[in-house]
Amino acid sequence: MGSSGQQVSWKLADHPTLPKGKTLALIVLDGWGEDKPDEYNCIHVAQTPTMDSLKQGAPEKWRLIRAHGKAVGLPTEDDMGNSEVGHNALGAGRIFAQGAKLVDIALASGKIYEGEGFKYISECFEKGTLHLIGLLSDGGVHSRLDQLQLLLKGASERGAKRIRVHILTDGRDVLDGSSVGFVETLESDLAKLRENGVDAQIASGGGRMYVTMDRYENDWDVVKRGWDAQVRGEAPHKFTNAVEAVKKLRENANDQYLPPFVIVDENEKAVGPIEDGDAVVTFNFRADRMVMLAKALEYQDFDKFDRVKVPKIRYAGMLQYDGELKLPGRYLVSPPEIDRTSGEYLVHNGVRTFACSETVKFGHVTFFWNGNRSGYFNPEMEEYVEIPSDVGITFNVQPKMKALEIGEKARDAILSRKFDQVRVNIPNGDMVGHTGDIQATVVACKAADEAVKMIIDAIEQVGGIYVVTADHGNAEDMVKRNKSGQPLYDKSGKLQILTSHTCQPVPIAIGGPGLASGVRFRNDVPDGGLANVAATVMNLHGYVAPNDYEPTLIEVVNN
Ligand SMILES: O=C(O)[C@H](O)COP(=O)(O)O
Ligand SMILES: [Mn+2]
Ligand SMILES: [Mn+2]
Repeated sequence: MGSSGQQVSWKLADHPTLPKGKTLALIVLDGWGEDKPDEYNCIHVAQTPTMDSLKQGAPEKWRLIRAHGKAVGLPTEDDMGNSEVGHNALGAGRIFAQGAKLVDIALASGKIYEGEGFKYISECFEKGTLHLIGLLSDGGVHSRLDQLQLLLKGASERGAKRIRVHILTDGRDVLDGSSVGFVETLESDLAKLRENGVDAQIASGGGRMYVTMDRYENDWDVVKRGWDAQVRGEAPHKFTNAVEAVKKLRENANDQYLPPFVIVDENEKAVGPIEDGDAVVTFNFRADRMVMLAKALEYQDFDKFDRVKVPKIRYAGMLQYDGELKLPGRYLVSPPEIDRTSGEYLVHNGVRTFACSETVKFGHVTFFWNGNRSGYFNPEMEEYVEIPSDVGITFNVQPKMKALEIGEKARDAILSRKFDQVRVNIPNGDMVGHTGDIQATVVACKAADEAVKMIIDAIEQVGGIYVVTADHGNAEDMVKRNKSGQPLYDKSGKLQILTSHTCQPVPIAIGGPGLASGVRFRNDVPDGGLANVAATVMNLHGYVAPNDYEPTLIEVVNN
C-alpha cells in the first residue's frame, strides 16, 4: 500500500532498448558544485584528474543540474541546497515541498496552531513552561529564525505564559560570528514578550557541532552536553545574559563549537531547566540532527547516556523526523510525504542494492535517499554499510576522512558481483568545506577524486556503468562575495570565509563499459535538477520510471 492508502503497482516497465543486469555505481560527492575557477574554488585548486576527465565528456556524458531553491522543493531561489533536500530529490525522483516550506505555510495560515501537536503541548501552558530548542540562524537548512519568532508570538498569544529558549549557535549554514546578531534579535523579541507579561528568556545555549546537533549517532556526548544544560540546568559556563555569553565564549571558539552554557539568575540558579509538567518543542524542521535529541526526549528506555533527570513532559517536534520510527510521535507540522522512492521501486524489481558512507553521511544515502525512512525495504535485497567516522575532531585536521575506505568498500561490493546498484556518498568536499579551512578543503577534494577513481576502476573491471553527481555546492566557493562576484572583507580587512553551501549547480557524469552505445544526455531538459536523476538511473538499470517522476536526463540515439 502507498502512504495515501492506494495500492501501488511496483512493477516497472522494461526500457525499450537499455539492458538490465549491468552493475551500476552511483556516486554522490557531497558539497561539490561547479563554479568559475579561482583561488577560492578548492575543487579547481585541488588535483582532481578523475573528475576533470569526466568533464571532457560534455555535453553528451557530462552536464550540470540544479541543486538549490525550487528545484529541490525549497521556498525560494535564494535558498541554497542541502543534503536532506538533495538526497530526497535524488532518491525520490520528484520534487516535494520540503520542511522549510511546509512550516512557512502552516505558520502563515495559522494551521500550525490547530493541529494535534500544538493542542497537545498547549495543555501545559497553564501550569508549565514552554521550552523551544533549536538552531538559531536564518540559514534555512535546519531551521529559520523568522519561524521561531512567529512561533514565539503565536504560542504566547495562545496562552504560553512562561517560555524558555535553548539556543544552538550556527556559523555553518551562515557566516561564523553571525551568532551574536541572532542572539541580540532574539533577546529583543523576548523583551517585547516580557513587556506583554510573558516570562520569556533564553535559558541555555552552545555551538551546534559541540552541543545537541550530532547526527547518525556519531557521538552521543554531543547530545549529552546539551541535555545537561537544557534539562538539568548544568553547564561549565554560567552567564546572566546570553549576548554576553556568546561574545565571551567566542573568544576561544567559533559559533559552531561554542561550549555549553546556562543562563542563571542573581542567585546563580539556572533560569530554565526542563521540569515535570513542561512542554518542549524542537523547532528544527530538518531531521538528521534532531533525531538523537528526539530519542532522548521521547524514549522511556534509553541507554545512550545517563540522562540523570527524566522530566515528565509533553514533547512535539516541528516535524516528525523519522517516518519509520514515527519519531517524535507528536509534531506541529506534517512532514512531506515522500513515498514510492526509486530505492523502493528498484528493490521490488529485483535490483540488489549496496549503500555506503561514513557515519556523518551514512543516513544521506539511506535515510534521506529513502524519503526519511530508516531501515531496509527488503533486507534480502539490500546491504547498507556504515564506516565509523572520526569522533571529536573538526574535519580540517583529517581532510581525507574515510574516502579511501568508502572507495574500497564500494570497489569490493562491485567486484563481488552481488549487487546491481552500489551507491555511496563521499563526504569530504562538504564536511571539510564547512570548516572554512581552504587548504584542508583542497586536500579533501583530492581525496574525494581518488575515491571516485577507485570506484570507476572497479566498474571498468566488471563492465558496468557509473553515474557521478553531487547533492549541492560547497567546496567550489569558500568566500563570501558581493553581487559582482568579488570576495568580501570584514571591517578589520579579513577575508570573509564562506562555511556554508552555495546555490551553484552540480555536475552529473555517466559512463563505463556497460553504458549502451548511443546513450547521451538529452538537450531538451536544460533546467534538469537532482530530481531528474532517479528516472535516469532507472533507465540505466533497464527500466522506465513511473509517469509522475521527473523526466530522465538521457536518451538513446542510433549511431
Ligand atoms: O548539517 C550540516 O552539516 C549542515 O547544516 C548542512 O550540511 P549537509 O546538508 O551537507 O548535511
Ligand atoms: Mn550534502
Ligand atoms: Mn553540508
